[in-house]
Formats: sequence, C-alpha cells, structure tokens
Amino acid sequence: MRIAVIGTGYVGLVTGTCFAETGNQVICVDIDAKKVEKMKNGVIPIYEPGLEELFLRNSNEGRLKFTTSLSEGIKDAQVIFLALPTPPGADGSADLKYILKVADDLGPILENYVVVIDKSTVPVGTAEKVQAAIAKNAKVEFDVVSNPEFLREGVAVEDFMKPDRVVIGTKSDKAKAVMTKLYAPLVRQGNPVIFMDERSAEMTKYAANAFLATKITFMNEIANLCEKVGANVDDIRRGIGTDSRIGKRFLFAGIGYGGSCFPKDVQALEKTSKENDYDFKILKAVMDVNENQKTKLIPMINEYFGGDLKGKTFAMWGLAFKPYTDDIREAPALYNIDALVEAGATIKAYDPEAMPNVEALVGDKITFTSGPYEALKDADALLIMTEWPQFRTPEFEVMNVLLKNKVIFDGRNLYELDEIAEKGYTYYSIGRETVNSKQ
Ligand SMILES: NC(=O)C1=CN([C@@H]2O[C@H](COP(=O)(O)OP(=O)(O)OC[C@H]3O[C@@H](n4cnc5c(N)ncnc54)[C@H](O)[C@@H]3O)[C@@H](O)[C@H]2O)C=CC1
Ligand SMILES: O=C(O)[C@H]1O[C@H](OP(=O)(O)OP(=O)(O)OC[C@H]2O[C@@H](n3ccc(=O)[nH]c3=O)[C@H](O)[C@@H]2O)[C@H](O)[C@@H](O)[C@@H]1O
Repeated sequence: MRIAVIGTGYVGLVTGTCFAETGNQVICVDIDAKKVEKMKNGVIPIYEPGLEELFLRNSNEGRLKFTTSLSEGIKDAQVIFLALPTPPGADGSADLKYILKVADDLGPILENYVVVIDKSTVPVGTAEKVQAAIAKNAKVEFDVVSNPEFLREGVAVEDFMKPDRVVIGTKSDKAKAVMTKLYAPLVRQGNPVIFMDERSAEMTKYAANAFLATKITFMNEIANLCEKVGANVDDIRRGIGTDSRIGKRFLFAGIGYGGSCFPKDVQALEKTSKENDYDFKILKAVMDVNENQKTKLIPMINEYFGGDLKGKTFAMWGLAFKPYTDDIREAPALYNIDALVEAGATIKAYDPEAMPNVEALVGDKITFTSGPYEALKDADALLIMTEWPQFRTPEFEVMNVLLKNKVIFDGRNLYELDEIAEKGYTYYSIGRETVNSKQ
C-alpha cells in the first residue's frame, strides 16, 4: 500500500517505519525542515530502542522516504495518517490547530479516494471536524477514520508491531476494508482489530490513558497511606497484582506519572466532561494527587537537612520521564530541579539519554556529568528520579567514597530496604519505611 504519514514525532516516525517494514511504500511529511534533512541523510531524530535499525533498513531499501511538501507526500497515497501534536490549549482541552490546519490543506490537493486516519489522540467529535475541513475543498471521495495509537515510548516498536489490539473507528465499509488490509501483518498473532464508530474510538483512547493514570495514582495514594501506617507498598503491589482481575502491570508507586500523554490526556478528558456538564470527580482527584506526588521527596529532603537546603549539592540520577527514552515532557525530575534550585541547592545530574533535552530547557541552571558516579562527587545526597536499569545495582563501595553523606532519596523504589540498611545508608523511598542509618 502507498502510505503518507504527516508528522514524524514519536508516533509518526514509528508508524511510518513499521508500516515500511511490513512492505508498504511510506512517505513521511514534516514541517520541520531540519528534521527532514536529517532523516533524508539517514539520521534518526529521536531515541527509541530498535527503531534505528528498521529506519535505516527501510530508508536504504527505498520504502521509507521523507519530505517537507504535503502535496509531494500525499501524491498517490491510499492512506494518510495524521500523527500531529495535540497539545493542551490554554484551557486544558486538546488544541486541534495542527490537525485542522493539515485537514484544511489536504482538501484541495486530494486526487484519488483516500482514507485519512487520525492517529493523534483527539477529543470526541474530531473525526467529524476533520471530515468537514477536508470536505470544504475536496473534489474526490474520502473517508476519515479514527485509529488511536496505544504505543508506549521506550518500547514503541514492539508495541506497534505486536499490538494488544488495534482500534478502528469508522462507519465506512470501504475504509474498513483498507484498514483491515493495512493491519493484517500486525495482528496475525491473534490480537484483535476492534471496529467501532469514530466517536467511540476517540473515547477509547482517552479512557485507556485515564484508566492507567488512575491505576498509578491509586497506588501512589496507597503508598502515601502505607508511609503513615507502616506498611510496604511493594508488598501490597505483589499482594494485589497477582489477582488477575487487578493485573500486575502499572501498579508501581513513585513520584507520579509524567510524559507527553497521561498529564495532557487526563486534563483533556476532564475538560470534555466539563463541556458536557459531567463532573468527572475521579479525574480531578487523579490530577490533584499526581501534582503533589511529583515533589513528594522534597519534604523528606528538608526533614533530613533540617529545612535548610541552601548551599547543598544533590546528585540526580535520571531526568527522562521514564527509562529508555530521551523524552522529558512533564518529567517529575524537572519539578524537583525547580524546587531544589529555588531552595538554594545545586544539582549535578546524569541521565543516559535525556541530558541534551534538559540542557536545552534549563541551560546552566544545573550541571551535567558524563556518568552516574561523577554526579556523586562531593554531593550531600543522591536523588533517583528515573528507574534506568543501570541505577539498580550500583557499586556501593564507590558511592560510599564519593558521597558526603550516605543518604539516598529514591523516587522509584529501586533498592530493597534490608539491603540498603546493610550498606549503612539512610534511605527514603515511596510508600515504605524510611531506613535511618544516620549516626
Ligand atoms: N508520544 C507517544 O508516546 C504517543 C503519542 N500519541 C499522540 O500522538 C500525537 C503525536 O504525538 P507525538 O508523536 O509524541 O508528537 P511529537 O510532538 O513528537 O511530533 C509531532 C510532529 O509533527 C510535526 N508537525 C507539526 N505540524 C505539522 C504540519 N503542519 N505538517 C507536518 N508535520 C507537522 C512536528 O514538527 C513534529 O515532528 C499526539 O496526539 C499524542 O497525544 C499517542 C500515543 C503515544
Ligand atoms: O498516549 C500515549 O502517549 C501513551 O501513554 C502511555 O505511554 P508513555 O507515556 O510512553 O509511558 P508509560 O510507560 O505509560 O508511563 C507513563 C508514566 O507513568 C509512570 N508509571 C508507569 C507505570 C507505573 O506502574 N508507575 C508509574 O509511575 C511512568 O514513570 C511515566 O512517568 C501509555 O502507556 C500508552 O499506552 C499510550 O499510548
């Protein structure tokens, strides 16, 4: 099939590359000329495990091409994916300006029947708006389909190639047939393609993200209560996760959910509720709890240092909103940087992938180190913000020498309490008893 993908961010580039891998001819369109030039020269603009290999293979074999020209990109396309940003507008609702601009531009240049696919996360009713925007100037028949994406950053290729399910919202039989053919190679393992109407597909995406954000937040509240009653949230997680009705995944307590999607999508769904005169109380609580959770370690740090952080130096391990990505959008680390710097502290940070993005954002507000141990040198304490695997089994003997105080504030519960007590560390984590080894 001939495919155009408009927007080459995390979703667009993965979509384009993976569909090229399944044998389609793909042209990716982006307005960012620098990015397109890079990709034309075989340079992948984002870090996503496993993507580069597929990107290079399909580019070299001529199935994956790049352009800044919408008309060149969509010429002869049978399907057009819209993988454009839908950031929060000033009032919290999803801003559709990128989507509707491209829809406006598409109308006059369509030459044959085409299926236009909303891959972006968009509020209920957007397919109809896109349909209307294209129809204003279109001279040919077309369908607009809602096909939300459920991939996670860091495992995007695997999620895309082996989806738990594919959701397709359309009432058109013609579009249904095209979509069935397109996804056939990805759903061979028996994972279902679920057809529904456009509005239900749009709502499914928000329901999935809001449910997962709620699940995490529920565990964060259990963790907060565990700290008060002297229970261990990791035991609770094991104790409830084994119940197949609850499930083992997305039960990890920590310093809140971040990323480009959960925060904005929960907010946008709450906004949709409000617009429809529905008071979605759980969503409001989820946002409220998550806001506080992000800087949950700060009072603990203050407690340890007697309320005065002026002149203190903190080593920070992890900046990305989660491991295996360089994405720092809504990363809890950023909120902690702000709070600590405001309190007069200095931060030396290390992250395997996200440092360039943080540097571009905060400049010399903090310093960056070339490895995790370098960050510890003369630091008053270690803070853990992201659970990169390399932080899980550090060399404590090396750490003992570098850190001024044997104290760790861990936002991701990387270490066992008895192990850390044995090493002589004072250890604050989430939803677990504090290990106090202070002399
Ligand atoms: N990042 C993720 O893990 C997931 C994101 N989504 C949704 O997918 C959508 C896209 O998200 P990301 O890929 O993260 O966005 P992104 O911000 O990484 O990429 C968007 C791309 O679109 C380009 N663009 C903007 N206007 C354009 C135009 N007029 N023509 C061509 N290109 C244009 C930008 O230059 C950028 O390269 C959002 O709605 C998001 O909520 C859905 C599932 C997962
Ligand atoms: O719409 C989207 O963009 C995507 O949003 C999330 O994917 P992503 O944001 O890439 O990352 P997740 O793995 O879901 O993690 C999100 C946040 O929740 C946090 N989290 C996750 C799981 C957990 O148990 N505890 C927890 O605090 C992570 O640290 C991270 O900050 C969803 O998992 C995807 O299905 C969805 O497609």
